[in-house]
Amino acid sequence: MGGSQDFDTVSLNSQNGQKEKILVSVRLRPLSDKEKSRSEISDWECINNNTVIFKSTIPERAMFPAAYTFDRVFGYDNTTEQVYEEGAKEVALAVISGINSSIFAYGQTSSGKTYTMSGITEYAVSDIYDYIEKHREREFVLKFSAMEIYNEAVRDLLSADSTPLRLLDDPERGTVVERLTEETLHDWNHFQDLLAICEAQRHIGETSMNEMSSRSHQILRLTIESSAREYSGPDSSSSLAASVNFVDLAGSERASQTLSAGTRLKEGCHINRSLLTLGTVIRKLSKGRSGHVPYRDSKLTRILQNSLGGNARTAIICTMSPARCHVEQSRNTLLFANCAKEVATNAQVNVVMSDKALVKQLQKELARMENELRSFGSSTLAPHDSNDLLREKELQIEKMDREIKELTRQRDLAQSRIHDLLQSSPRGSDSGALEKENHERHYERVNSSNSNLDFAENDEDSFMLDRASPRLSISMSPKIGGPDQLEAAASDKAPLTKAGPDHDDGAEDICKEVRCIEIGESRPCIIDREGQADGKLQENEEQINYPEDEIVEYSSDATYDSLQKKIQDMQRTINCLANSYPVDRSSSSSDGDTASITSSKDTRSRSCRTMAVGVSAHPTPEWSDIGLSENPEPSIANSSCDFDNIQRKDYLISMGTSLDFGELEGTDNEKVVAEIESKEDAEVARLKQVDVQESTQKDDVGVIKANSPGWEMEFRAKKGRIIELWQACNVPLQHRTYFFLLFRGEPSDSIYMEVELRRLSFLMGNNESRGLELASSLKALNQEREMLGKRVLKKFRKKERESLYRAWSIRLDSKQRSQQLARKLWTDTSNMDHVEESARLVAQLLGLSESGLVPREMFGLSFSPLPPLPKRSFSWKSSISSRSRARDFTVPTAF
Ligand SMILES: Nc1ncnc2c1ncn2[C@@H]1O[C@H](COP(=O)(O)OP(=O)(O)OP(=O)(O)O)[C@@H](O)[C@H]1O
Repeated sequence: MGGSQDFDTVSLNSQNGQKEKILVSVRLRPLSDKEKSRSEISDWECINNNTVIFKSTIPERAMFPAAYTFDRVFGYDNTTEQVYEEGAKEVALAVISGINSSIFAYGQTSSGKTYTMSGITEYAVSDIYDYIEKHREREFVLKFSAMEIYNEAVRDLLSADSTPLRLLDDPERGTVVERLTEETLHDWNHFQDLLAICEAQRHIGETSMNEMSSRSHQILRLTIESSAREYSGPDSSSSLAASVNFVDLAGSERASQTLSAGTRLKEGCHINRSLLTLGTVIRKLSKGRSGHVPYRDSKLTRILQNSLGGNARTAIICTMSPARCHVEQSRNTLLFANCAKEVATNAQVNVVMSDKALVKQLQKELARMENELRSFGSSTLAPHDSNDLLREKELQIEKMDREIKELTRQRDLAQSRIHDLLQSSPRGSDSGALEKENHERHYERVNSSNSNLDFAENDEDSFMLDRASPRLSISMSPKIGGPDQLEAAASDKAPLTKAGPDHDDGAEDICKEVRCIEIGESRPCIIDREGQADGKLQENEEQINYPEDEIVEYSSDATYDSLQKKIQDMQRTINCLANSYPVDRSSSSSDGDTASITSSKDTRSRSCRTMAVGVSAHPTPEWSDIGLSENPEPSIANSSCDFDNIQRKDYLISMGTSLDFGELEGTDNEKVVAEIESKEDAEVARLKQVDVQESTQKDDVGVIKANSPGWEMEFRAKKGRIIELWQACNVPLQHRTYFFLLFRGEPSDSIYMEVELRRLSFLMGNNESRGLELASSLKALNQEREMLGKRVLKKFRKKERESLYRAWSIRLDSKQRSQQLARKLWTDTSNMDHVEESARLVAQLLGLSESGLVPREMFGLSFSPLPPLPKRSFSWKSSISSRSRARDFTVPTAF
């Protein structure tokens, strides 16, 4: 056993990591006795060690290839030992060197697969044992396992358990058969005992499956682990580990027959799956490794994946029968062998390293890579970086040199311009020098247009040279500061204005700019220089001193139409008063001469205008109307001189306000006022006449009435009557309060009480029906409002409604009770104390106090507690606001 060949040399010299093809051999067995008895003819003949020919002369076979060449061809007279030696030994014994290997027997049934593979397995194991015997310096561990694949079920042939074994995918070892028995071989005899077990197991299967032995695949696996001093040195603790598979495939004819006949479908399919997948894998691998190789399509190809084009050496022995009756199967076997011989494998030595060896090897690898890195860095990076860095620095130096030259040139230019400017400034109006500078500036701008610093230079030029620019004036003023420089700036304006239209604008701008600066700082200098602008400056200053809102209000009110209308109203009132009150003016005036009358007319124009505007346009007279007169500061003395007119005017205003004439049409207002005025004037004239007739010895009406014993009673009577008429005419309590508090029975009160009485009587007569109508409407409105309030209250929840109602009723109660009390007292003329108390109560409700009331003498000016008259027109606004606030306190008619 073992032959004469020195397989030590073969195994140790086996290729490692090199591509090699599957070793393919064909064995042609002799005709069996049974075939000879049927007079079978052999159509195949091995003409040499590598070629087998089909020698049949049958015409229909003429198209078949005549010769097939393989690695080795074994004929009738070749023994199994020869087949092993030449067709399997080298591959099988590679396992000793740590290389996986597989020996396949492929062929149709009864072609001699088992016959051949049994011999090869025994020869290989025998040789392995011989090798181990010869190499005692190495340690070997042999493990043996056996499995059978039938109907895609893997069965352990060394186990009595026939349960199919599962296939597991191991990242390092590939596909692993789970729970596969792996017997460690002790010696040759032990191996023989295990083979006997496998034979028995397979026979059990054959017996039970009724001549189906050829339909199963048998794999005997011998795994050898050995030390590997030859590869890693004497200090290494590494070992080699590899397996050799002896594969006896099922009959290949079954696949094609089952496929073609369609019988025994399930079994055939399973058989076909492994065989067909094997054929597909071999065919694909024979064409190269392009595309997907379906290793996983069958259990056989999964288990033998490494042996089929992977990390293994492979030998395939294709067995064939020479009988003519098997010619088709033989031909298919040869076709398969032709494909298999093209399949390349990539066998490697499988070194199993210990942890210590692994660390040592990794350290060596790391040191090697570090050395490579250092050598690469020192040889490539340093010169490249230094050259680039040097070039970059040189470029920077060149750029900086250019910038230094440019900056030096600009510095010299700026210094020259500053020098020229300082020399030309005292000359003031030296237009020639300035024009020269402008030309220079233009020339320099053109010359420096290509400079990288154009913007900075131009900007600097603007600052240093552009005297026509307003910016220069503003910028230079605070810098120059002194009067000399200001004069120079002002004097420079003359030549600049001659430079052209553009410069005209610049001159205008410089005037504005300088003016704005000088208004707050050195105004006398500019006023002296710009005499024509002096007046404008003063006007501007006046406008600046006025508040902006005042100006807006003035301009908005002083439209042409409104002013025209006011002038017409004023003129109409002047005419009216001039014709209607000659007696009144003469009686109230202290001197009574024409000059006084004329003066009164002049002064009255303002009052009449105010009255007309106040009655017709504004329910409450605005102080702005008064303030719009020519003199914005009306004095108390002036008002006193025109007291009668003012008194009458404002009284009418108050009545107009109180009677809500503003609610009537404008034309109606004017008519009513005109009627009131005419009736009033007539009544005053009549009273004067009566007084003159009845009291020839009396100096004036007031004294006579004051001295009269019946005056006090008459005063009380008139006051009661007036109160009744106030109530009837629904005159606001504010008016009543002022009237009541200011008139206390003095003689001069008589005429005004009479006027009040006549006025109220007239109003009663003319507006009684309208007043009643308004009162009725007002009452209805109040009732409606009350109803609406109740409806609103109903919408609230009960609790909220009650809370709100309580707050509302409390507030209403206090106010309404006060109002009702005041109204009752006002109407109770039998008790003047009650009336007086009521007046004070109303004054309290209105927020008035006696100290806030205007003096009695000022009664004619207003019935409202006016603030002091504005001293300046800009205070109109605040005056109006105070007035509006006072007006807001006017008690509504519903009160
Ligand atoms: N080279 C050979 N020389 C002499 N006899 C052989 C040879 N090859 C095979 N035989 C004989 O042929 C018969 C069939 O052989 P074998 O059982 O090995 O075929 P097989 O291919 O394994 O068939 P199956 O696929 O059915 O298992 C056996 O009796 C065997 O002894």
